[in-house]
Amino acid sequence: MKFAVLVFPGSNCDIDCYKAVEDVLGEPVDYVWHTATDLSAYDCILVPGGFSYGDYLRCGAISRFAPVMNEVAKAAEQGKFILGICNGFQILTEAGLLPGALRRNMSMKFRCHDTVLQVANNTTPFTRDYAQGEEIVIPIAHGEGNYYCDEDTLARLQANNQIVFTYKSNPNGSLTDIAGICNEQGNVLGMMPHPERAVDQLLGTDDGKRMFTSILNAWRDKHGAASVR
Ligand SMILES: NC(=O)CC[C@H](N)C(=O)O
Repeated sequence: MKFAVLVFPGSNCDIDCYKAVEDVLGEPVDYVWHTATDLSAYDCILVPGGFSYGDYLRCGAISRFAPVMNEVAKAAEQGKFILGICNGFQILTEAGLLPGALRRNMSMKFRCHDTVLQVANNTTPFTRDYAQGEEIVIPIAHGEGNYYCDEDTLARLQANNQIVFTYKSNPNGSLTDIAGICNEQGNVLGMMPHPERAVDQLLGTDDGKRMFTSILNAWRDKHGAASVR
């Protein structure tokens, strides 16, 4: 299975994502610059965190016009797995690949600490290695993680089981404690917490590891290969 880690000017979690794939899965992974116009070689696209284009206008508002984002949209349509983490989640909402928006944290402060998440949907390709309702510890680091959408969109998210992670103790004012959502098809997921920073006990928690094994196992299932771990 081949992974791409997108790199925008100002990305700063690209190396962590790359290392997580390399260390946890040992699968091939490439950095792909934001000007790229071909993602056909990749099975999973990771849109990493950071401060792309300095967070000017709104987080992700400029990156969504990068040439590579047309390819991300195509990959999403083809059913490939797309995972947007933090700034990556903001970029995916700005690009219209996920509904809603991320606003300034209610506290108006940048929050950087561990959070307890509940796995609200373990039937996605990104969460299948967790138990439904399991509580996991994953760090956050953001100033604009306050998820918002209108009432109809929220009703649709709930009806389609698209709310994938919720916070046990809401750090940013996010609607109904939402920490991560997926698209209707389930192949595009965005989340504010950072699973790539949680792949070894040396980092304080390795609860993020199973997101990566989930992706690989989902892909292997689809292609008739044996599961890992
Ligand atoms: N770690 C990140 O990706 C941060 C995202 C964005 N720059 C914010 O502050 O909200």
